[in-house]
Amino acid sequence: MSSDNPQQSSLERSNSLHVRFSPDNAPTTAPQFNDNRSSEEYPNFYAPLSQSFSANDTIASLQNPDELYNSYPTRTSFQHRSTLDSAYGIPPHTEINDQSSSHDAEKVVEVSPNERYVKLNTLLGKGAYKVVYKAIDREEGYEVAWNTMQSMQSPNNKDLEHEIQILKSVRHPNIIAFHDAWYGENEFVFITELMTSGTLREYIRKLAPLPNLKIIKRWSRQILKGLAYLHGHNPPIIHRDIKCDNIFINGAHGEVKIGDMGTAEMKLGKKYTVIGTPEFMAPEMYEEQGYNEKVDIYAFGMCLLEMATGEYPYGECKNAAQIYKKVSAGIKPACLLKVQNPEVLNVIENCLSNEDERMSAQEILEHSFLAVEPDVVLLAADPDNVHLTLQVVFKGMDKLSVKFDFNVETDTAEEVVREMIEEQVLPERYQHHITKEINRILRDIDKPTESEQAEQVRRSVWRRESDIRNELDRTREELNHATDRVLEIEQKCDDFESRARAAETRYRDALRNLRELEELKSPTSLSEAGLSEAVSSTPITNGHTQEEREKLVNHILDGTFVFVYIRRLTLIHTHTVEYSDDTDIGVFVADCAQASHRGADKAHEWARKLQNQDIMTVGDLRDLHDEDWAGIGLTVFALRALKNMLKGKKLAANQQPQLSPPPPQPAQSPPPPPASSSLIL
Ligand SMILES: Nc1ncnc2c1ncn2[C@@H]1O[C@H](COP(=O)(O)OP(=O)(O)OP(=O)(O)O)[C@@H](O)[C@H]1O
Repeated sequence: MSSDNPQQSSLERSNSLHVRFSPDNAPTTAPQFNDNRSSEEYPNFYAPLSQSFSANDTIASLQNPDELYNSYPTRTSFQHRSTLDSAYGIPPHTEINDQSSSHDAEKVVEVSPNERYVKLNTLLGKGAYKVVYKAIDREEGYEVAWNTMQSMQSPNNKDLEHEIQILKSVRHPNIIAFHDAWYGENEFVFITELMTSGTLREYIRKLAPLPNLKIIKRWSRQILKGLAYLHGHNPPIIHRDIKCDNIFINGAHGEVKIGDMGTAEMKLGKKYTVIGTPEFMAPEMYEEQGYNEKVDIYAFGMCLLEMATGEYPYGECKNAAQIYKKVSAGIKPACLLKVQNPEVLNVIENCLSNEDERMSAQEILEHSFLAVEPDVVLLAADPDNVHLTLQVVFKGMDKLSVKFDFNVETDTAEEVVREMIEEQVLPERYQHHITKEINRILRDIDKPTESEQAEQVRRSVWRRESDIRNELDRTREELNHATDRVLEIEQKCDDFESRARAAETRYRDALRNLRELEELKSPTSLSEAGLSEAVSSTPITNGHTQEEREKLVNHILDGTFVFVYIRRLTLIHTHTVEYSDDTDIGVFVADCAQASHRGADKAHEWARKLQNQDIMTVGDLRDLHDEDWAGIGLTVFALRALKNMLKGKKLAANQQPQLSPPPPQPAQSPPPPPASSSLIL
């Protein structure tokens, strides 16, 4: 029956024709069950796996597609469902998964022949062939799915038994586990793992408008991992009915598992069995040339198309015959044009290409759309971090995990990776990534520990501190040097200043002496005896020999120079006046300022600074230690002036002042004094 309702979305279209044909090598012997039942008890065991049509029947029927279409049950056909209900004895009001509406939902309605499994009155779903109930594994204590399939013929062959053994041995996280099987009362029963969140097809609808790319990738990886596992068997296991209805979800963990393994068959050479769902069947499945596991890849391509577009493939076709015609003519589903992502499109197109061009499940997993770059992990290292054991872990590719030794002193990441690629241990496309990861690990190993880092910080702080101290010392030295230079230059300034003052004084004295000499030459001036007396009464003549005195007097009589000389001594005397300790500091400073040609304001300033330091008298000043002077706050000049003044007293007290000879006099002046006159008097 076709879907005539144009409003019905393609996702809701579940009336796909489900065609199953019996294999040509139909089983002839009864199976051996692990529950010790005799195989004779289970006649017609294999029959329900097919509708007993030969491949030739199918092709012939497809010549008259409408007839064929109407002759097969559809999933949503109410009529079909009613038929199945009565065939399986399902109570008319039993609601699928609606446990709350039925008080009897958890009631045990049947027990397995080996009494391990009990079927509950909870219907999980119905397909074209199977009715599935919730059940409990009493041995393990967990819930399982109780699948029943109507069959009028008894299974009686060893091949089937073999197939069941293989189905039981299929153990993969992405394939629904097959636990047990038996035949009873015209039905074939098998127990499988229970999936709680429905099929992938239902889930796509829940994530409307479309599942995002991340989810599509996650689902695809899981489906392909399951297929890679099945196809990796020898001989490969072909599922033959991959479609979103047969892929189940565990919503809590996002697990995806391939179900409906009852139709799987070992690939023993090429098969000539047509079995599957038209929309998902590869062209070679319609042919009589046989097919291999690549039909599952074709079907996966259709699943990916459904995930990416939300549309059922060949939704534009009204029946299986139309689909068959399009597939045979190589016409792709219309919704393929709606695929936006180029990588998704690339994968789908490859899956729908000719059998020999299709990638394997493993190759699609490694396609850039799905590939997850491998991790490189450090498994072990010796205490010196020289000999390392590293491992490349390929996520999503269970088989590949490469462990290798690495010597930090002799190996480089580049060399080691290149070597492994040459030896085909690693795929070349990850060369750059793996090299980078190894180098990252090597850098991490070199990284100092926390205590080493703390030590490094401590050392760098110490180094910085030491640099600053050295800089400080250097600067202090420069400052001292500069200060010394200033003092030296000040000293020179003082010298020049005093020489200038002396010259000035000599100049004034010379003028005055000239005037006095003129007075002496007049009759009313001082008599020789009087002059002699004046000279001898001068303090500076004290202690001189008679000869020196006479010379001096002669010189005095001789003119200006002698007088200059006397005045000079008097001046020194004035400057070397002794200040008693109790002399007021103000008086001392005023003299000092005057002597150094500084004004009264300077004198006030110096005095204030001294008084601020509690230096009130000359005695206080004398008591100062050398280092205290610097703390007074006076300029170097002022300090020198004060010190000189104090030292001048000492000079006057302890030694005779040294006098330089007077400068040469002008031509009209008297002749220069005798050598003795330049001596210390
Ligand atoms: N393991 C399971 N856990 C939970 N529910 C299940 C399980 N297997 C099947 N079902 C439910 O039963 C319904 C019918 O199962 P299934 O599709 O496998 O039957 P079928 O007759 O093989 O159908 P078809 O061959 O058309 O896919 C599913 O749609 C699903 O709702």
